[in-house]
Amino acid sequence: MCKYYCVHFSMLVVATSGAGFVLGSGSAIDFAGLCWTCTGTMMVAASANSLNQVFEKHNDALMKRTMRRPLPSGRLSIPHAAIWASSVGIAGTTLLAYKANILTAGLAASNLALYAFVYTPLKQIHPVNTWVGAIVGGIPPLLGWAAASGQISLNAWILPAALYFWQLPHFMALAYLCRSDYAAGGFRMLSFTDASGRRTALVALRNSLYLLPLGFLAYDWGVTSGWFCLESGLLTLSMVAMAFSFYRDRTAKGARRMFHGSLLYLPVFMSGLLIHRLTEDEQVQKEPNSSKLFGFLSSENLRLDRENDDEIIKTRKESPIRNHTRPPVAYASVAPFPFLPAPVYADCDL
Ligand SMILES: CC(C)=CCC/C(C)=C/CC/C(C)=C/COP(=O)(O)OP(=O)(O)O
Repeated sequence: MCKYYCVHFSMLVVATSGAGFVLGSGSAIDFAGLCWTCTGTMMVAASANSLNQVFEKHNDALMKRTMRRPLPSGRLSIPHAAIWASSVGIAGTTLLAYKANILTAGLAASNLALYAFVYTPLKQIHPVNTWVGAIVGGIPPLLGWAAASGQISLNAWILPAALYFWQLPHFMALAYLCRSDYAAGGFRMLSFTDASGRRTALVALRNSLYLLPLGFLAYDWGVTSGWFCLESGLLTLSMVAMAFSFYRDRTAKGARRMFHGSLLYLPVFMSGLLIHRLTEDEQVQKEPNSSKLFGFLSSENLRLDRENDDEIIKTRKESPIRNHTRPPVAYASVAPFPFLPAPVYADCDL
C-alpha cells in the first residue's frame, strides 16, 4: 500500500538558508540581501537536484517512488535537463557571488559538487551515502549566515548541526519504509543489509540524542535566549521518544511515526531559533560572560576576554562591514561543501 508524499526539499533548503541569513544578521535584517540569498540558493539547489536526476535516470525508472519524474517518464530529455542544470547552477552561483559574497558562492558551488558528484554516485556504492547526504543538507544555513555576515563563526554551526543530525532519523525512517524500492533502484541504503531494522533504528535514535545539546549551545553561544534552550530540549525529547519507539517497534508503523514526527520537528525547531534569536546588541551585552561551557574561566582570561570584547565592539562600530559574530572563536573556514535541496518524493508506505 503506497501513498505518495512529496517532501519539497528544495523549499526546505531555501527556508534553512533564509533562517541562516536571519540568524547571521545583526539587529537589522537586510531583506533585499535575504531575497537574493534565497534566490541564489534556490537556483543552485535546483541545479544540484537536476544533475542528481540526470545521473539517476535509470535508477529512478526502477523505483515506484521516482518513476514518474520528468526524465524516467520521458517528459524531458537528458540534454535538456543537463543544459538547464548547468545554466541555473552557473547563474545562481554568480548571483550569490555578486549579491552576497565569494564565500557564499563558493559554499554553494562546493555543496552542489558534493551532492551531484560525491553523494549521488555513492548512493549506489555504500550506505555511508546517507551521512554524506546529511552534510549536504546541513550546509544551506551556513550559506545564509555567510551571506549575512561575510564569515562563518562557531555559533553559525547550530542550525547546520541540527539539520545534519535531524536528517539521519528522517532518512533512516524513509529508507526503512522504502527499503524494497531502494533495493529495486540499486541504491545501497543501510536498511538494505539490516533486515531486522535494528541498526537503522539505532542510528535514528543516536542522532536524535545528538540533537539534545543544541538548544543549550544556541543559548550558551549567544545565538538565542534561554527560552530556546528549554523549548528545544522539550521538542527534542519528543523526537528522541519517537526514535526510541521506532527502535522498540521496528515496523512500518513505527518508522512512519518517526518520519512524520521528523517532518514536524524541523519547522518548529527553526521557528524557535528565529523567535528567540538575540540581536547584535543583545549578543554584545551577553558576551562578556558568554560560553559558560567553553569559556576559560580564569580571572586573567576573563579580563583579556573583556578587553578583546571592547576591541571587537570598537572595530564593529568603525567597520562598514557587518560583523555580527564573535570573531575569536574560529572561522571554520571556507569549507568546500555547498548545499542543494533535493525534492524527496516518497512513494512508499509513509
Ligand atoms: C545550495 C545547495 C547546492 C543546496 C543543496 C541541498 C540539498 C540537495 C540537499 C539534499 C539533501 C539530500 C541528501 C536529499 C536526498 O537526495 P536523494 O538523491 O537521496 O533524493 P532522491 O532519492 O529523491 O533522488
